[in-house]
Amino acid sequence: MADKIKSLTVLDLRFPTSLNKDGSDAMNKNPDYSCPYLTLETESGLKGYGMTFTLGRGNNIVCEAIKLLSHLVVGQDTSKIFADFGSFWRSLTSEDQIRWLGPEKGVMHMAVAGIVNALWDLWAKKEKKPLWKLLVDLEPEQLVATIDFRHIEDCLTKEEAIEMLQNMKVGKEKREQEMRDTGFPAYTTSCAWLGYSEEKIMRLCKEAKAQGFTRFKMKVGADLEDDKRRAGVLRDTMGQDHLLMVDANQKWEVPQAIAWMKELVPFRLTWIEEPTSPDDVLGHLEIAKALNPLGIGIATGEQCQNRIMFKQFLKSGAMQYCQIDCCRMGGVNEVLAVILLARKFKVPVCPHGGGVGLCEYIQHMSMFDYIAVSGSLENRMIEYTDHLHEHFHHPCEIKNGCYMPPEAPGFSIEMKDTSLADYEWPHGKVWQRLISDGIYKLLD
Ligand SMILES: C[C@H](O)[C@@H](O)CC(=O)C(=O)O
Ligand SMILES: [Mg+2]
Repeated sequence: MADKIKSLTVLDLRFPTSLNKDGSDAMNKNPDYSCPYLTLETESGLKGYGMTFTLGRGNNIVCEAIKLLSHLVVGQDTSKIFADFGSFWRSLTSEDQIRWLGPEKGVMHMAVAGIVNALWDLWAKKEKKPLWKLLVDLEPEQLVATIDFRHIEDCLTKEEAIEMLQNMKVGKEKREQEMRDTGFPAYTTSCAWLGYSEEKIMRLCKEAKAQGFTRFKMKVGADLEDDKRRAGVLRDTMGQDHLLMVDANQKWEVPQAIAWMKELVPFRLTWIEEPTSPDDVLGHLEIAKALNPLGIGIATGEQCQNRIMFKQFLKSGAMQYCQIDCCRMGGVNEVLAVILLARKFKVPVCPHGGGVGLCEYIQHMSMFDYIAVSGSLENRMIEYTDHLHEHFHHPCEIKNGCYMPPEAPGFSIEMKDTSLADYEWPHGKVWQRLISDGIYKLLD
């Protein structure tokens, strides 16, 4: 039945996470987790919510980018969009004049993600299913029709993707039940942001262990001696048998990454994440060749711009862990393309969750990946960060160190009205107070 989109509204939401150094790393020392938050409403009154993630200032630019695209969305019939979502997605990334700003990268692509994710929220609500279940239940042909295969068909054709999904129908129900029973393994980054003291790292690590976490990630890259000391503290507190990953957030040159990581080998690290520029495929490959024999894999993807860049990393062997992000690329449709590419190249998908709402989003993608695409939990885990979940109507749920599948219809990203009123920049109650106390300045 026809149901046209009658409005698209967007809010600039920011959270003062930098005050406690939550989310800090070697490149981003004072991040304020932020999101353009958008609402789509249809003529029948159905609402879809979406967001994309930024670190504070600059959020206003992404909000404007979303408004620039809204003429392509408002007035469209949702049933037509969902019947041929791949073509609609391409229309958003191919707007005659705006495409020049990308193509398919940066601010405009983040804007596409916000819109597209709100549409998926709408679709899942229309079907009265959580998003992961909608994805799992789509027929392979329907799912593949949501993906734009332009520039990846040399590695993965539509026909191959359909066959992959068709083959994985075997055992799907069992895997779905397994997710409901025990969930999808998570790791936590929240114990060891770069700006945290050693006492805080120790305390948070003990708390996380008590909640059932056995996998941890630590920020590195500012000072080698500090990294060694912090890794020692974390290793001793978390225990020798558990998994430890580190994340440099693009800080190093290629030879520097190799030399620095060799110094950290005694801490038995599973991966080094973003050792250098996220665009440097050959650099990552060189680092992988040096570190893989030492048991360290390369993880990257949270700032990988699109499916075409992922194709380079996956095909070349430059990436051993594929870190999809639901807002960096053009939303769910493009994430689906990367999940299928990763399966083709046998690289495990370990999504990126360090940001507001990202944990709520990515859990759906990993549930889908396990149940319908990979069928394996080997070397797979979803990042968890313990911040800002209280703002969501349906926050993600962790049990014994695992994400439990969301049950509420939609994409889990709808926020509470009180949070919108408190954190809208710069008029929200919290911001008014921080600005009048002189803690924040109005720079934009
Ligand atoms: C600025 C963000 O907190 C970033 O450090 C997150 C990240 O790299 C991760 O979660 O991984
Ligand atoms: Mg990271």
